[in-house]
Amino acid sequence: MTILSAQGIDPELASLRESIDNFDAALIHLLAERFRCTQRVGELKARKGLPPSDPDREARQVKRLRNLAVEAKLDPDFAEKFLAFVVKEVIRHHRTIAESVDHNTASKHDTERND
Ligand SMILES: O=C(O)C(=O)C[C@]1(C(=O)O)C=C[C@@H](O)C=C1
Repeated sequence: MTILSAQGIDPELASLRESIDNFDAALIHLLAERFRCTQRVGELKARKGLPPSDPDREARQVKRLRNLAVEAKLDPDFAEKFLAFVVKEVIRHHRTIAESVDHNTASKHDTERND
């Protein structure tokens, strides 16, 4: 018979869930830092007229992460899918930033024409 905690949860399960909650919190903070960084990349790309996506860079990232996943005993297909999911969202942000830079440039030209 399992001894249950005051909440009626198996203590080993409760302890494992505490660790999961810590990992999930760390993941959220890491992702937030990554998106802060890619926000700056998006602004830089928009300023310099560079395209939002870079398939060559992505191919190198996939190769690197798949190798890291194998070393870490994580499913490399999952690692690749996770990266693709994140990068897709980054590219969406980059496009929004590029559009807003385009609009700002267009409205600046309009103002100059009307001066
Ligand atoms: O490195 C870049 O050029 C980025 O824009 C960042 C990033 C990424 O999130 O890692 C996103 C889009 C590109 O296709 C490649 C990589």
